[in-house]
Amino acid sequence: MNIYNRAETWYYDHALPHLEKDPLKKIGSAIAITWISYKISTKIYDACFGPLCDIPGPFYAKFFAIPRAFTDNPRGTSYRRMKALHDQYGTIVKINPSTIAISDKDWIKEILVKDDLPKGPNYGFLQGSGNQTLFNTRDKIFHKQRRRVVSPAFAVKYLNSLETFMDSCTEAFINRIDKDIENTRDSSNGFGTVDIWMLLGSLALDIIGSTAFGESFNMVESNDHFIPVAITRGMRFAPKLVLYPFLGKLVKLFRLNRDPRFDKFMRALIIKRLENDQRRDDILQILIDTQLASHQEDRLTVDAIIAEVVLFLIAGSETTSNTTGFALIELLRHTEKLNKLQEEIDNVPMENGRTLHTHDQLKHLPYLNAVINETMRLNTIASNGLQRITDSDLILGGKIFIPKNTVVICSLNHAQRNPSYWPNPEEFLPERWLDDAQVKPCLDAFYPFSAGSRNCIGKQFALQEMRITLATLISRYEFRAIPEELEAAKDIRQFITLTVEKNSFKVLIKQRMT
Ligand code: HEM
Repeated sequence: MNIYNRAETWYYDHALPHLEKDPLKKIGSAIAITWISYKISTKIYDACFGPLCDIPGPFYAKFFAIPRAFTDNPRGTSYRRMKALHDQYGTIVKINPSTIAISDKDWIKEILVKDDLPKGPNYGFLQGSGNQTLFNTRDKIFHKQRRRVVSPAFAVKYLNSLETFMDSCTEAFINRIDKDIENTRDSSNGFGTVDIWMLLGSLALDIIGSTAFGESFNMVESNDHFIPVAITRGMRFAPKLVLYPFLGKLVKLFRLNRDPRFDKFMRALIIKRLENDQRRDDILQILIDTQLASHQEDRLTVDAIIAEVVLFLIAGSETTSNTTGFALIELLRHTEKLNKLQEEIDNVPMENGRTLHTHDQLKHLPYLNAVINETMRLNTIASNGLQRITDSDLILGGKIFIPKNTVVICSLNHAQRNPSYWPNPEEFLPERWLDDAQVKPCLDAFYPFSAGSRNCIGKQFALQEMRITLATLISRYEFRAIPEELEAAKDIRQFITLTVEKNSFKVLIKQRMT
């Protein structure tokens, strides 16, 4: 007798006699019990014989999903659980009946690059306000078209013209650090105390302001421009949209995340540029210039321009500043590597009349790039993994059947710490990236900017900014770690991006004697 027949017999023997004799109620109850029995039996069937039944994972994952609100406790720590699951079950793990996580380098490449699967349902939740953007769209055709239109703003050649904006923001950043040193200087040793995490965040916002919003927000100086303040408030809300998708509908209903001042500001800016024909070689200009495109579908509306620049602010600020912050933290934990980097940068003479190195001088410095790569390997900004969904049945690695509509999470954090790919994976070893390294870095297991059609459009922008910022800090200042701050920085959380839990990291700092 199968499970359905048993449930039915039990129902007629035990439950039915106690119910009222109303025939309609009887029919309703019978339908309900049939439906429940069907659901339970298909769950059991799928768990035991379904296409994903052989994929290892915790027992409960065969039957149901534990809501993220429970697994992400304390908040921002679910990436640790994901890593622990991989450590226990291997490079493929069943997370719930229709979700798997993979960390095998070849499988990740297959999903992101070869099969180029569409983004998973979490990205849909991020469209809370109804705006599809380059980042959150799940529609391949929309994405291809939008990416083609926006790409010129991030072309390597165009980035040269953005360097002057980055430089002037970096100068303001240095002035602020000098002021903070002055105000907090300990007369016995000359060191001042600076919250470098917070200032790096402000610098990154100013750089995006200057390149994508037409002017710096001056966050480094005043820290109170309404645009980044409103958007960072929205960002704090965004992870909740993934945890509690119904909130997305509320946001849509009440348009909670749109500050009216914001639309006014952006529209005025765009109209001023259009009417006065005032050009400025920045990202915003490239988006505005799409108005001149011959094909209607290549012209971005004002709403679309606003949505994309807001996206750049979200995707391009904390990602970059936190990575630079993590690099500094790693270097302060390994001061011999800090000294080595300082020596490399000191050997690059400043060009006449300049106070900052040019990006051309920095972009090929082996140790600087090695420090950045190693930082991103250990502190990958998408530590929770990248979510995709199968749009047809596929055979992963030529041997594992994955049915259509399976959510696949590419676990970058595990791939980038897997001892089969990286000797001494938990150690910060920039040396592994140098030409003379005995074991070459496993580039196929390194995805800090993702890969495939949905890779990071801002990769070169971010690298340029990080090289300039890190080289400037290391060549100008002497650093000393504050032990309690280093200890606190071990608590790393994944919200929209990876961050230290306190969102602050203070260092002792003074100008170098050169
Ligand atoms: C260290 C800094 C950065 C890191 C590690 C990083 C990482 C990533 C990753 C992993 C993705 C793929 C996300 C996914 O598939 O869910 C992505 C996408 C994206 N990033 Fe970045 N990012 C950085 C900086 C930037 C900057 C500076 C910008 C813009 C100014 C930017 C704009 C974007 C955009 C627009 C996308 C979506 C691209 C698409 O789907 O076509 N990112 N980034």
